[in-house]
Amino acid sequence: METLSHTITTSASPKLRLPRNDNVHRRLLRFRHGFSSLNLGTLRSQRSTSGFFKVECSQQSSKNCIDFSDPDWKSKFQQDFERRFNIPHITDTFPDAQSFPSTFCLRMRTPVTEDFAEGYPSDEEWHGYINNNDRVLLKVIHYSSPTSAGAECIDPNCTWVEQWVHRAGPREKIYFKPEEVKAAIVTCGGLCPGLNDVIRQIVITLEIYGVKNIVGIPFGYRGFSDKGLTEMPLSRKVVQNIHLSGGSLLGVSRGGPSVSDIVTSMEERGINMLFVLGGNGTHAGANAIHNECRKRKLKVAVVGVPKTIDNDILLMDKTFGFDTAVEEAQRAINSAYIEAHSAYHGIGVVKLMGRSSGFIAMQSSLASGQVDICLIPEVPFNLHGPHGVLRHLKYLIETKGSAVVCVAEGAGQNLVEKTNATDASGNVVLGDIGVRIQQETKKYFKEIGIPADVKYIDPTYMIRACRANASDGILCTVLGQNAVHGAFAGYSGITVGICNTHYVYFPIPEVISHPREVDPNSRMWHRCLTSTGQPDFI
Ligand SMILES: Nc1ncnc2c1ncn2[C@@H]1O[C@H](COP(=O)(O)OP(=O)(O)O)[C@@H](O)[C@H]1O
Ligand SMILES: O=P(O)(O)OC[C@H]1O[C@](O)(COP(=O)(O)O)[C@@H](O)[C@@H]1O
Ligand SMILES: [Mg+2]
Repeated sequence: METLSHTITTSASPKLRLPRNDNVHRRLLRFRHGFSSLNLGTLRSQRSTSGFFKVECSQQSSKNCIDFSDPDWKSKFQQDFERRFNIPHITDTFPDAQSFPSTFCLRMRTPVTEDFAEGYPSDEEWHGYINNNDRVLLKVIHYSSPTSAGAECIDPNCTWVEQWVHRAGPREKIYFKPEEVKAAIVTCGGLCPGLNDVIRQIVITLEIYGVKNIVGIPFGYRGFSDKGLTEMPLSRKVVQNIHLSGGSLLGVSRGGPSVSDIVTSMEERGINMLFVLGGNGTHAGANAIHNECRKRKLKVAVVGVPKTIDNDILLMDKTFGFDTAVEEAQRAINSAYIEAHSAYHGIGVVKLMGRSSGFIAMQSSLASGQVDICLIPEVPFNLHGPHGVLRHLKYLIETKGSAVVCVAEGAGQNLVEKTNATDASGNVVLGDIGVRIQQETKKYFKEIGIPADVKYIDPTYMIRACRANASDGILCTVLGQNAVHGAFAGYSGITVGICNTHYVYFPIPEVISHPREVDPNSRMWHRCLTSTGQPDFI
């Protein structure tokens, strides 16, 4: 019996821990089967040799089981989907919470006096609010067969099932009085182009609502506990030009205090709106903070903005900073190409970031058109042997005279020595696959008696530290503004994202149950293979 293992957990426990190394098994299975079923719900489909599907429930949430022989399975699935993608609201904990007409307005009149103290008067007629019942379609392709490339199917027949998620944007009613808000912004994890753009937009939008008490928490979650780190007052004036440089105005860090200590610190500081910029680890923390606030009956809105150049957050078109990373990587790849092309039997090796997801390596290879071999964590490969990477390099040197390899940092971890170390956040410290490829390539060509000039480029931190490009600048702007709209609308435990070019709110657990990965059966990976012309290396 073959298992198509695509189980995800939607539990929102305060101790939500990411299954950091669980992906390898799933990845290998998916690669072998060449079939991608939908990463939704907690259903685990098993295909018997007779071709019939039966359904098992995962241990975490048996209520999510779906029996496809039930004629009503589709509507039950949709109900369950609606429940899972419901976005938590302040009124869940405070049913009597009062709402107020929004102080955010799109049409404003320039005041006739110099006195802006009360803000700009609004045009009462039209504000351009979002209706709370507006929805965005999560999946837009109707696959008619599970064997269709990249198919994401719920049932064996790949039945079309509409899946709607909540549209982001300003609402008519708000659940916080701006004068009673103390808003805090924190940036966690590694750097990512666009962090300053998002900080800037959050501050600007908060001010438009009328919030005056806005602070930055320095150096990630640590800023909540480390003595000597004081919060930074923020205003439009302070953030006006911060998007012109990379990094984070507030600083970042990994590790830090417990969730309970963070919430205690928030209570002491009187923070009732928290904007959390970070990746899957940060979001697990944000969701735990949200749950702890509910437990303590605190009227607090916790809203995430997904940050990761790895692009490894589920369900969204892309995360901010990813486009910039791909663009910046072009310079490294081009340098590797020129070095390789100008040398006698030149081989350029470029390592790009991507802990468990090869999106940067794949997209950068596609964009450059100069890469002969792209290696990503999702697709296993051998270095040695008749189908190994080195044999193909020999072929490239013999036929083209030079070659460029682009490798994601998380690729081929079975080929490097395990460090068994973790960083302060619990992320596994990876072995250096780039150095390994460089060394093995040099050794191989020496052994076979063919001269080869191998150059290794590691531009990873240069890529991460640069400022956002125009496209990411726009994405950051929309996400930052929508984060504030979500908080004022009374939502908490949510994150913002772009979904089929529209902007949405997701409940946090749905986007971080595991890191998003490149599907080796997707059209995009196939396009990359077509472009590089590389064979299978297994
Ligand atoms: N499962 C978790 N629960 C609570 N906090 C977490 C969790 N995982 C990571 N964190 C915290 O989130 C912050 C950033 O996590 P990290 O994994 O380094 O970066 P990223 O958010 O970019 O994935 C760290 O301060 C870390 O302590
Ligand atoms: O050197 P650091 O800060 O640990 O960062 C390395 C990691 O940061 C990343 O760029 C992004 O990771 P996060 O999303 O966890 O911040 C990874 O690609 C990379 O493995
Ligand atoms: Mg992470």
